[in-house]
Amino acid sequence: MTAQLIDGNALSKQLRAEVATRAAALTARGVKPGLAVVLVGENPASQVYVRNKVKACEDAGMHSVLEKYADTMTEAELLARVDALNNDPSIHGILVQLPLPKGIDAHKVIEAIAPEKDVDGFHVASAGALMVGQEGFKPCTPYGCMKMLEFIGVDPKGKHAVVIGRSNIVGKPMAMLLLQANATVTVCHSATPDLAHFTRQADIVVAAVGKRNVLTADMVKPGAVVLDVGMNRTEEGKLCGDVDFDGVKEVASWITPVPGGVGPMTITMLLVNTIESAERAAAAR
Ligand SMILES: Nc1nc(=O)c2c([nH]1)NC[C@@H]1CN(c3ccc(C(=O)N[C@@H](CCC(=O)O)C(=O)O)cc3)C=[N+]21
Repeated sequence: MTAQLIDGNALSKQLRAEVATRAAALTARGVKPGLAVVLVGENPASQVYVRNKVKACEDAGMHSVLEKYADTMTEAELLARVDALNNDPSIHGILVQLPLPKGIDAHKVIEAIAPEKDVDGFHVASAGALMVGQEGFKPCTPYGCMKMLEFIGVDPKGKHAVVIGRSNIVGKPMAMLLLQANATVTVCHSATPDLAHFTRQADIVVAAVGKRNVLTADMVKPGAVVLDVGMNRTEEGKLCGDVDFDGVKEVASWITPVPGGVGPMTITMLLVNTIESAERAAAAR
């Protein structure tokens, strides 16, 4: 058996077209949706991601500003920029690219973002809202994973979902979203003694570790759905995920490729959150 691919680019195209329609409608009402992306330091990977985000915004007819700062920027200076963006009515979403340079406390910076502009869904208020089932921005990567499940017609209700990884930006919110969707959720991590014992029972596996070949074919139940959040590089510099794609695709029913899977969906959900924020701002006028 060979798994079907969950095409993140194709689903993104569809969802971004809907965002563009909403953006045009808002713009016609005099509110152009705006995203600010703040990048501190010269991390080369971040440079690429940030450019992709700004381009995606423009393609959807949204306003975007990219603020780039040298890694000599102080925490106080960054906090002042966040404050200015909080008070800028043309900006509906603020994204401070992570990781931040040493010496800047990322928690402090994220907590300074106004929760109503926290389109990354990283603020403790957003995390708390997700935890208790209140309205708030969902972190883009897990949100994108949920959209992919919906797209392929897989309802997590009654399924066993195994999340590998417990980060604040992917693993934990992913587990919460799956739980909210009535899955039985297991969260595995670096201190899980026998990972395969859990993954073999999973109907849905989400791999979000940041290490190659965390999930191999022998660890997957035939017919499982496999979502690969990993972003790693091979020795040859090729982008690859956490999943041994060639092996696992022979066992799974559905699998996301890397690239072209979860990555584009992360950017898509950023646009969705930003348009949502702009619509709320417009309604409150
Ligand atoms: N505040 C903040 N928010 C983020 O959302 C955030 C961040 N910081 N820091 C870095 C990570 C990484 N990230 C990616 C998003 C899209 C792709 C993406 O589109 N990947 C393409 C390929 C890209 C390529 O070819 O290099 C794909 O998988 O097909 C990758 C990585 C967002 N991040």
